[in-house]
Amino acid sequence: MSKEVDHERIAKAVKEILAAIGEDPDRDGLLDTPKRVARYFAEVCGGLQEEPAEHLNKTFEVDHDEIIIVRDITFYSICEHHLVPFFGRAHVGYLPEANGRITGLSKLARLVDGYAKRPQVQERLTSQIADAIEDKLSPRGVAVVLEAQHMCMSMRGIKKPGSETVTSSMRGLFRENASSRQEVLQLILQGGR
Ligand SMILES: Nc1nc2c(ncn2[C@@H]2O[C@H](COP(=O)(O)OP(=O)(O)OP(=O)(O)O)[C@@H](O)[C@H]2O)c(=O)[nH]1
Ligand SMILES: [Zn+2]
Repeated sequence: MSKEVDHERIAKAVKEILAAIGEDPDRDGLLDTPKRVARYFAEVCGGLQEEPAEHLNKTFEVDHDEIIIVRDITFYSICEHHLVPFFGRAHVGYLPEANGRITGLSKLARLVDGYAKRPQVQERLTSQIADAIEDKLSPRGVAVVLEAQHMCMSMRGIKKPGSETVTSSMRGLFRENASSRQEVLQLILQGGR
């Protein structure tokens, strides 16, 4: 577990950045900005203060040994290269162990949020979600797909708004068995649309 977010330190750095870009950090509109930005970072990087996998500690038994998917979990993260947002939808599915344990649906969304709220790359975010489900629930298969837009590719740099990056992490049966993978991907990407 990381230590507390140091608001004072962030505020000092933000004041420096404002001065460095040629702004006057002491003008009225910017006076409270360093503190606001500190609160903003504490919020969007709040996932560093928790162990997201622990959301899956609470499980229960239900007689269901078919695929469970939560689709279109909205997430916001910041890319670790530019500290600029990337955001999109996460689709999380797993095939429970026969007579195994399942988790509350909201916990899958909490898991996504916990790993998204920290400096990330989309690939790591995807695999951390899959690894946590594999570790905590020991399911027969895990499938995680993320579709995201990176603002570092739209508002700056190469400037390609609208491009989407799709990443996936497959574990267990969904990795090993092509028809199982196809089934889960079909449910994730096309089902209901
Ligand atoms: N694989 C991956 N790359 C990312 C992600 N977020 C940002 N990037 C990329 O990280 C790279 C950093 O490249 P650098 O050449 O070090 O930085 P840069 O000069 O700012 O690169 P440009 O974005 O091309 O202007 C860029 O290609 C970004 O598109 C991510 O989640 N996954
Ligand atoms: Zn970036």
